[in-house]
Amino acid sequence: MTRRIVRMAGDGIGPEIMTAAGRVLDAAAEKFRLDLSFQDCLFGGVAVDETGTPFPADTESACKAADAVLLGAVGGPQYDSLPPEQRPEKGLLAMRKALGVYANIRPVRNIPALAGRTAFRDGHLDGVDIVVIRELTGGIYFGAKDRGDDWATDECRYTTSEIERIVRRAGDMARQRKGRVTSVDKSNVLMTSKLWREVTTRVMAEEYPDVTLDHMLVDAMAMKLISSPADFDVIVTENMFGDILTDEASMLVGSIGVLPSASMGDDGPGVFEPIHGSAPDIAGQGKANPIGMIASIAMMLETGLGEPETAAAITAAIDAAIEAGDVTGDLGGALSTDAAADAIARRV
Ligand SMILES: NC(=O)c1ccc[n+]([C@@H]2O[C@H](COP(=O)([O-])OP(=O)(O)OC[C@H]3O[C@@H](n4cnc5c(N)ncnc54)[C@H](O)[C@@H]3O)[C@@H](O)[C@H]2O)c1
Ligand SMILES: CC(C)[C@H](C(=O)O)[C@@H](O)C(=O)O
Ligand SMILES: [Mg+2]
Repeated sequence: MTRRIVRMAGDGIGPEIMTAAGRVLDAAAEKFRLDLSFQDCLFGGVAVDETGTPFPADTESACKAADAVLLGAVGGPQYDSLPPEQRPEKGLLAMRKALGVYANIRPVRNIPALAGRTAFRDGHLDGVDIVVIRELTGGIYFGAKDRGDDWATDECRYTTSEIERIVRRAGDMARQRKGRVTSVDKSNVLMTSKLWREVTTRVMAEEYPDVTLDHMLVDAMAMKLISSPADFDVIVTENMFGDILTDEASMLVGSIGVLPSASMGDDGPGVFEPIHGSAPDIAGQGKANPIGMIASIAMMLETGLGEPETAAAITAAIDAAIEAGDVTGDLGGALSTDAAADAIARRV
């Protein structure tokens, strides 16, 4: 059976990492005899340039008909002054909403060969293995926005059912791991966080009594993630906190260029993308690390397409290339984006 994959390379380094990572997927598909078809779709700033809108209707229908969606990154300074509705980032949010991918899964695991590249002392990162489950289709990103001459508002709204379903994702994930969930909120100030904590406590007690639940305020979490990162297993949190904490968590690994993500709904295709952005400061220079994109492909194979063996082979190839120092400059290596991807492709 042919699996249909929509590729949206996007802007900045997006096309560079998508092309390079594609060669790893080609190598893996050949070795494991996967039958994949690809459709490249316009998305983000490049879609604004060509069609006037960041998430064209054709792209939306292609995504909905696909088995999985691969995304590079969108955005760039040339689009920053566009009206809000036309910004590439608006297209990203519209795409997540249209596909109903409310659970953004962002794994962060210590890679021993990279520990020396981080800002942490020897041994501090031993045992770090975290999965952040970020709520992706609600909260302040999607609330009403308004602007007057000398004021602006962004509404933050969560419903009980939005919180219940993401907490269940965290509970399910913890059961496959060390059985611990840390829920992050700001319930000492925000009404949405009070609801978040109430609902999380109830769902976990009623449905996941075997999983240990802790609550932590987001400011303390920002600190603990650095001071004691090995203490965490599954972290579940709202949209904006999850965005910020995962960029922070990338420093536990060594570069934001290595962290992947999977965005899943209850049905329909998942969206697989690195957590970083379009990196305009290095775009077009062959410097971008392709590992976040390649690891997102591994997540697609495992979580989206049910091919765990192929996913494991790609993950092992990433680890081997890192171990050998066959990496880009952000990880202390000397390879270009293409060469770093090829170093992984030949190890699959
Ligand atoms: N999912 C997405 O498409 C997404 C995510 C984040 C930001 N953005 C957009 O990207 C644009 C740039 O945002 P930003 O600069 O704040 O964040 P960014 O993640 O693009 O870059 C932050 C820093 O990390 C570096 N970096 C990022 N990815 C890298 C990689 N693969 N290899 C090596 N270094 C890498 C960049 O060079 C930069 O110094 C903005 O328009 C933003 O809205 C898009
Ligand atoms: C570009 C932006 C809208 C996006 C987000 O905040 O979700 C990005 O930072 C991410 O992490 O995917
Ligand atoms: Mg982000």
